[in-house]
Amino acid sequence: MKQRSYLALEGITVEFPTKAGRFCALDSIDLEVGKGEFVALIGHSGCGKSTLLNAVAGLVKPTRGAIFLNGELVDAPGPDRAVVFQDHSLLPWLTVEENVRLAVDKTAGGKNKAERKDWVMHNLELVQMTHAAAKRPGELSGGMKQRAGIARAIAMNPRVLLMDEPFGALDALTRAALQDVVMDLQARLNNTVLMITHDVDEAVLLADRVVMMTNGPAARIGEDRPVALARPRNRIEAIDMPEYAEARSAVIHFLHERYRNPATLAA
Ligand SMILES: Nc1ncnc2c1ncn2[C@@H]1O[C@H](COP(=O)(O)OP(=O)(O)OP(=O)(O)O)[C@@H](O)[C@H]1O
Repeated sequence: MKQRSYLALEGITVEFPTKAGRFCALDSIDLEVGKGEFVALIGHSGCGKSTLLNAVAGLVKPTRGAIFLNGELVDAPGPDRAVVFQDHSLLPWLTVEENVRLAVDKTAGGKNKAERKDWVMHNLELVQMTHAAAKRPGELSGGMKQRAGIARAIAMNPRVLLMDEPFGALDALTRAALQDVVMDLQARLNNTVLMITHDVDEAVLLADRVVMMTNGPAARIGEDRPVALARPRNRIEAIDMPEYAEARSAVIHFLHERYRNPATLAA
């Protein structure tokens, strides 16, 4: 029997029906992610990153191919795959604690009431949000909402954490602070992560591998590059490492030379 990676995407093709006929977004994507590996997915706007992530989340059904997680076929959404979206998607009428608690109640079979509360607070502590546990989303800054969204996702103890441009709407300094939170979480929890980003530095700083997608339609994986930086990582130390510079340079050449942004090609 074939030995599969923890998360295995095999020949994923996604076609969407449109008025003009079938639109092929992804063409035969193979991707393997090991347990505890952090993979960043990068590519120009519209290439199909969200479609790929949504297929892993079970929200988009591949036209061809299959996805396996821990040896099991993925064909519907499930709590073993928690998603952090760019838009935090917290319920506005619940406090931060209640938002996280809701996810915990869905997944924490066997834990009693006190244990669930402890687990919620523990996860809020991991993202430094215990002080805001009683606030509602409307009372939080963008960065705090994303912290709460991350706490909610990791509190589900998912097999894989899926992040779709989680910091895309944040200013540069808040974004850096959230990247530090994610690096800290990765050092402590060693989650299996698939994260979409448009930011080359973010991809190199956070990921063990940067997977670069070609421009669509019929996007494929153009290059899959390991980032050989030891963990735990520190942004100041990392930027002076040759491994950082090499990975960054490879991604920039890919995005701005080999597969230039289709929106600027006509210019
Ligand atoms: N439901 C759909 N029906 C038809 N076409 C779709 C559908 N969803 C996505 N597409 C198309 O598939 C392609 C990939 O879209 P997708 O949102 O995955 O790209 P992306 O790389 O995540 O983009 P961005 O970086 O701008 O978020 C695009 O051309 C998009 O227009």
